[in-house]
Amino acid sequence: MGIWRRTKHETMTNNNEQNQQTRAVDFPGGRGQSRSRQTSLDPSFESSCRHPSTSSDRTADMALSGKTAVVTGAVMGIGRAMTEVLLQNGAKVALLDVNESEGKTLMEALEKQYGQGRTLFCKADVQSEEQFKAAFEKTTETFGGIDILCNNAGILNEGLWEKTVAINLMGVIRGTYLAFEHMNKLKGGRGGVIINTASMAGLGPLPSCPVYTATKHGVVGFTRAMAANSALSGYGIRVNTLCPGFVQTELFTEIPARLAQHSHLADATVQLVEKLGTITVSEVAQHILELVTDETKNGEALLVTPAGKQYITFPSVA
Ligand SMILES: NC(=O)C1=CN([C@@H]2O[C@H](COP(=O)(O)OP(=O)(O)OC[C@H]3O[C@@H](n4cnc5c(N)ncnc54)[C@H](O)[C@@H]3O)[C@@H](O)[C@H]2O)C=CC1
Ligand SMILES: CCCCC/C=C\C=C\C(=O)C/C=C\C/C=C\CCCC(=O)O
Repeated sequence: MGIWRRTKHETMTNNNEQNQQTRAVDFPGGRGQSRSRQTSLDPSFESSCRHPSTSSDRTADMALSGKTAVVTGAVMGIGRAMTEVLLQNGAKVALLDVNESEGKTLMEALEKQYGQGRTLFCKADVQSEEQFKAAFEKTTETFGGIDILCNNAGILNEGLWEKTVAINLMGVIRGTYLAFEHMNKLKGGRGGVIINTASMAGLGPLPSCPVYTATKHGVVGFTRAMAANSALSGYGIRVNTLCPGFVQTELFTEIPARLAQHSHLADATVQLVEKLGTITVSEVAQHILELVTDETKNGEALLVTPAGKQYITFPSVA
């Protein structure tokens, strides 16, 4: 069964726009509508950040030249592919992850590929306010500000359900609030855009993973509320969510253990994966570019599946 295979170290190089359809769809049953800051760091954290001393000017005319992005869960899977898309389009990228050894190795490889001074690795657990905050401050100190945040770090483990909530939902809330402090135009920031990685499970149920489903529904709701909040408040910050279907990453390993008390639904989950199909990390990651660069996109939930991409419309409750 192909879906059980490991895809660690998959290389992401495909940044070409694919021939995919975009359409607005009703969901579910609704109608269409579609500073910089200098602060001293905790020395113990400083030692967890690695960045080069020189910079490259190869990016002058690219869509994201002059922009700085932060990506959480950047070392593997979708986050790593997002990092490459951002680099390919001229941004500088701070990679935040708990995996320090692979993070440093990846940063060295990216510096060789995309030029010196384009990346920064910070060991940071999105469950830790202190580590997350220090990583933002180090990024601002290094690159002069933050324009883009990809809240992407996530786990799938129904046994560790409190940790799943802490990372998948609380980590996204924490990152978003920190980014608002840095980007808010009313507080001296230069505005920006936040992309929260939810899931197709943020739009409909994945029966074997009720807590995971809850966290992703939470990410979609939080994103839409913060987008409206920011627009009403004049903060100059857009917030969107990306909702991928099944993507071949580490989450596809050790499935029965991840399902815990729901492991009797493993076969049904496999059948669902076979029915819906899978996409690659680069097929998902390319879609952040539109959400980042299109100033009209705020509060969007973009579903990406083997069938293409769809901007979701929700029932109007007002
Ligand atoms: N793989 C899939 O089928 C889908 C995944 N997603 C979501 O995409 C996001 C990325 O998932 P994948 O790339 O598949 O996972 P992955 O397991 O391949 O990569 C996750 C990365 O996040 C890091 N990470 C884990 N916990 C962390 C923490 N507390 N703080 C900082 N970094 C942490 C890991 O070290 C790893 O580098 C997640 O939010 C996941 O829920 C959404 C839809 C489908
Ligand atoms: C432990 C399950 C392992 C297999 C899946 C691994 C990762 C999945 C990550 C997701 O975020 C799930 C992505 C897509 C499916 C979500 C919902 C399906 C809804 C189907 C429907 O509407 O009928």
